[in-house]
Amino acid sequence: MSAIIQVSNLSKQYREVKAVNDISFTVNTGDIYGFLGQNGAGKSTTIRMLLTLIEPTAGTIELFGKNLNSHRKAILRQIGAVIEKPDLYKYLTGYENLSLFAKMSGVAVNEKKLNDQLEQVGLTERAHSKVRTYSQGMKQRLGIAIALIHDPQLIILDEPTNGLDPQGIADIRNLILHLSRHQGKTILVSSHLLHEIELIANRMLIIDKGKKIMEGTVAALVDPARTMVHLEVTNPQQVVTWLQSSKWSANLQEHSNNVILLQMNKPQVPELTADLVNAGANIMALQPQNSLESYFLSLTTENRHVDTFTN
Ligand SMILES: Nc1ncnc2c1ncn2[C@@H]1O[C@H](COP(=O)(O)OP(=O)(O)OP(=O)(O)O)[C@@H](O)[C@H]1O
Repeated sequence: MSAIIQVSNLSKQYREVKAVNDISFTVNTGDIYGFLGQNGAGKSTTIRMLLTLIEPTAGTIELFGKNLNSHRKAILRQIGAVIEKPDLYKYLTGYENLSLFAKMSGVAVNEKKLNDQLEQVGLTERAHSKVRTYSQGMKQRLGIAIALIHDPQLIILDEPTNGLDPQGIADIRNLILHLSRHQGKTILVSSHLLHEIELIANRMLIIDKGKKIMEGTVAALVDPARTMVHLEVTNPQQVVTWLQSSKWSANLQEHSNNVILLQMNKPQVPELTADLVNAGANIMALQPQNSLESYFLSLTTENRHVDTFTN
């Protein structure tokens, strides 16, 4: 398993706004990597930096094991991206659009390749209809077909289901899964909906107000037997130091000023509580969060930042 995207300490400052604040993450070959955050969290800014559309203020990006700055052209050739509503020629057909974009990007395609590509995104039946008659979901899928025409290894999709109806959302979801399972593509997909990411991704990163909140396998993060304990204490420094040297160190996720997050199996919570009391923690609140949904909501509705432990 090798890293396709390796982002280290990436930041982007727009005048007074720190849109991305010191985030690091790794996307491995074959991942469907979910990039989750509320509106304004910094997802698009990060994606734009990955595509060299904007320059980072700090940090490094490696793609396919190479530094993005020094190998820009070669790297971008291996990426297909849809980051806004695709800019399509609405008086041309889907087939004609695809053919035109292939020519513009210098990709040699024949009729079979174009038809295969349209079939892959489920547009065979409407291939020769004008794009102005397409639904939003069909336009989005045509945009993905265009992004795939040069057979990239890595696909980056920024909020691909935004503004789609439930059927359109399901179509995109199935397409992403198909591209991963049957074409072996590595996919980075952003969304503000936890549910969407949960359904397709194997790993995910949650960001909020530019900061990394957590990263992990979706299976571990959404496992119903697991819980995220939200602990508030008046002596956080002492408690964090103790936790780091205790048997709970591997359970530590993050801490902010006086809030500490620990992930564990639900039956372990009473034992943790007893250990904390014995260790002198002044507990204000200890709340096991039931699902990642409530955890995600609690994180993103609170106006706070957290640091991430690596464990
Ligand atoms: N060009 C810009 N100039 C100034 N501030 C910007 C610019 N682009 C983005 N921002 C700010 O940076 C922050 C992150 O924005 P970003 O678009 O990356 O978030 P996002 O997670 O993609 O959310 P959304 O889905 O709403 O686009 C926001 O506060 C946004 O207002």
